[in-house]
Amino acid sequence: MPRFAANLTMMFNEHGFMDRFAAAARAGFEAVEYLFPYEFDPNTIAAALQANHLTQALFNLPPGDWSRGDRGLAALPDRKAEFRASVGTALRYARATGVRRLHVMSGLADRADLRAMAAYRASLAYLCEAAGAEGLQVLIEPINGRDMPGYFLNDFNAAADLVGDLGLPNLRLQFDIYHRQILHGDVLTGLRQMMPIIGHVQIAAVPLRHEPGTGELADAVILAELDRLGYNGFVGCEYRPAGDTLVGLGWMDACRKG
Ligand SMILES: O=C(O)[C@@H](O)C(=O)CO
Ligand SMILES: [Mg+2]
Repeated sequence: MPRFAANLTMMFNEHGFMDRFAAAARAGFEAVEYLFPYEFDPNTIAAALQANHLTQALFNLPPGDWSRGDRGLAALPDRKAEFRASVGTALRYARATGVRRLHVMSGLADRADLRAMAAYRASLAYLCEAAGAEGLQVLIEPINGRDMPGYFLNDFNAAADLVGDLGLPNLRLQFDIYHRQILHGDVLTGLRQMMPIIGHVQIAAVPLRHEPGTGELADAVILAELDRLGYNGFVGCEYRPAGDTLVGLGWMDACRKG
């Protein structure tokens, strides 16, 4: 059974963000992830991690102005300066929290737009160099267009081709099982083919994005396959609990029993 990281953006919403660290630790998690830490001081986050003996598994670079519709900056040719500044910000939080992996969101753009693709490739090269100098991996995650209409990186095969084509030593794929199932299905084949370039995995039931084991996929089989494939990273529990977070955690025991 893989090790799990609680996604504090989606889980433990019964508490304010800074109290979710302790809630996750009390529930038995050894690691956490979330989308963005930037509303809080990096040292405050570091202290919460330390006090609760938690590993920071992952977070995202600043995405631009989320409330105005930004969903990342990397593929936006006219936002290059902002993107580069966001790299500096993310690295500051990475140093404080000890995270080893950063997810960079592409933004909303057409993948057939040559300017957007050139900007994306250049952004990834810039980020990978800066992150690589500090020993960090950079992750790109295909996201389905139902949840995020117009998202640039909306195809797992295109993402895998790009990772291969760019050949950047610290660039990896973030394999979110929920997005994979909605975009392509064929989850086990995808994991088997892409495992050499996978840097992080996330899980949620499809289609409602609730607890694993409550949707159309055999999540216990998928988790067992991750073990069989030798995946030794964290699996991010990036789901919205159907009700109370703690009550919903029974899915883990159910998966353990197979
Ligand atoms: O799957 C997701 O939605 C996240 O992993 C993310 O980083 C963007 O929302
Ligand atoms: Mg995800």
